Amino acid sequence: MSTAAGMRPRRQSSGSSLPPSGRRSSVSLRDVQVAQALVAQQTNKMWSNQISKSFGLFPGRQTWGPALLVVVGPLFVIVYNYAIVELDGSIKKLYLELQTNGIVTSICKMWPSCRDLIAWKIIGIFIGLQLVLSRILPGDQVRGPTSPAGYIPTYTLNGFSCFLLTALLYVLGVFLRLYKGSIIWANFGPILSSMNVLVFALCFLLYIKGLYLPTGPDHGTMGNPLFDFYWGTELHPKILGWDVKQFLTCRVGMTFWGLYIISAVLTQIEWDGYLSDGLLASAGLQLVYVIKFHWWESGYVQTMDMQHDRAGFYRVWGALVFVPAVYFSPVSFLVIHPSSIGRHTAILAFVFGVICTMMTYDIDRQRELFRAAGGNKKIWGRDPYFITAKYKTESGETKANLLLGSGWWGISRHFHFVTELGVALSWIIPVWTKHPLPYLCLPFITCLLLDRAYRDEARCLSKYGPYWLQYCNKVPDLILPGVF
Ligand SMILES: NC(=O)C1=CN([C@@H]2O[C@H](COP(=O)(O)OP(=O)(O)OC[C@H]3O[C@@H](n4cnc5c(N)ncnc54)[C@H](OP(=O)(O)O)[C@@H]3O)[C@@H](O)[C@H]2O)C=CC1
Ligand SMILES: CC(C)CCC[C@@H](C)[C@H]1CC[C@H]2C3=CC=C4C[C@@H](O)CC[C@]4(C)[C@H]3CC[C@]12C
Repeated sequence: MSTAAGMRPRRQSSGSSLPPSGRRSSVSLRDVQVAQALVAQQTNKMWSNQISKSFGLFPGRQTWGPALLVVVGPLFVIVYNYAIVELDGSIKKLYLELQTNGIVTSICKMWPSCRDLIAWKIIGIFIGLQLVLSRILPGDQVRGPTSPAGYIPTYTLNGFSCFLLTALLYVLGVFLRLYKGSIIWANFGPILSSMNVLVFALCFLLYIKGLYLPTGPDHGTMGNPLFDFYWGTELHPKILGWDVKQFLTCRVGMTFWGLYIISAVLTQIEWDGYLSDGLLASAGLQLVYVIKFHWWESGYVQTMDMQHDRAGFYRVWGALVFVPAVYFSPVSFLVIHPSSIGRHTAILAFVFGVICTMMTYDIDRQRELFRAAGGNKKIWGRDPYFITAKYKTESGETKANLLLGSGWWGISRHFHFVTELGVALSWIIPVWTKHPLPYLCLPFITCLLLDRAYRDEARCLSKYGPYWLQYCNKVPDLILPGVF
């Protein structure tokens, strides 16, 4: 492994399993501590300023952001889904509907009835199946990164087999005429409405659990009950052996996404006897995305999402209600409005989306494998530039992580966000309508990733101090190479 200066690095005297940085670091631990104190002070100020300036989804100290989202969010997803399915995705039609009947009357009319309990049956059977499969199917046991309080989470990586078996069982049920293939698509409104109720109950349970019955040491209050409910009171909650965040995001949210896509495709075939090019492209791309996600589960459990975001309303409602309403909407719209983009454009959109999806996978995988190899891995056939970044855990223990500065991670510090946006763009190209609502997932994901990039920068700066500054010096672009 060559260093940036071409010298062979020597193994660190501390017996660390990590090789010294790709560029010999003359920074002493004392320097790091002083720099980190300054950095933490600046970071907190920058972060709270940045977050408080952000569009309020992820506030710093204000409680108006959480209050707004906890109240307005559940209403928004119901109205949004109604507009996609009943109003052609038209803001003008939605405005006229709300103006003609009044907001309260309109929302009551839009609110799906759950009286027939079919939605609750679908949710109950689906979640029950995921609880069983995630427990009985074999999968590698892996450990996540050490948490700030020194806790090491463990995960069972059987997501891909759970997803595959669930999808096969769903199609088998259709084949055996137990239910119609359209059953999920046709009951999506009631499912969203029921999930709103279920998630609120679950988030309240997690709020209490994090305060009084935590699984690990990473828990506690931030002094504001609404803030705690929104952001969560526990980082790695487990209930009866299930990791809550992994189960809800991977086994419920991302697996249900795959079933929804299959149901949407079967719905159009049931209705029209054929599959439009637009739906085939968008649904196919989202299915590729879901399959990639489950295939990459070993990487997902290492991400900021799993390792730094607590299990609160933001994470749980986001994954189980907001994603289905907004991320599924291009496919929801295309079931009813066969796109007119034509086969060639559909094929181009599909190829573009698959390339972006595979690039995102390769970017995340490159970092994952590099760290797993302890830095002893060539990147794109060459010895990589990397930094062995030291940091202190909450218990005062000094540890180190590798920051890769080569390959995809030498292009910009979050290049995978560029390809992620390319994926979202490919989902909406087949929509091809003049009405804006079915395109919402792209601007939302853009804002979400921008916020995450800033939040992640603040966190890494606070965690790694001068080592992160060294990385920023080597890789100056945050997301878009040569732009910012
Ligand atoms: N479609 C969507 O809505 C969203 C999709 N995503 C996707 O999820 C995936 C994960 O993204 P996300 O969770 O935001 O971020 P990641 O967790 O993938 O990356 C951030 C973390 O990675 C580590 N890291 C940062 N730079 C380096 C480096 N140069 N070398 C090694 N490790 C580094 C740091 O963690 P550490 O403390 O370990 O050093 C940092 O906190 C991406 O593919 C993203 O596109 C994410 C959010 C939303
Ligand atoms: C509207 C607000 C309450 C904010 C809701 C935010 C959520 C929709 C998103 C927060 C974290 C997001 C995700 C993280 C990482 C992912 C890996 C990627 O490969 C697939 C998507 C995802 C699970 C993504 C989904 C949206 C969030 C849950």
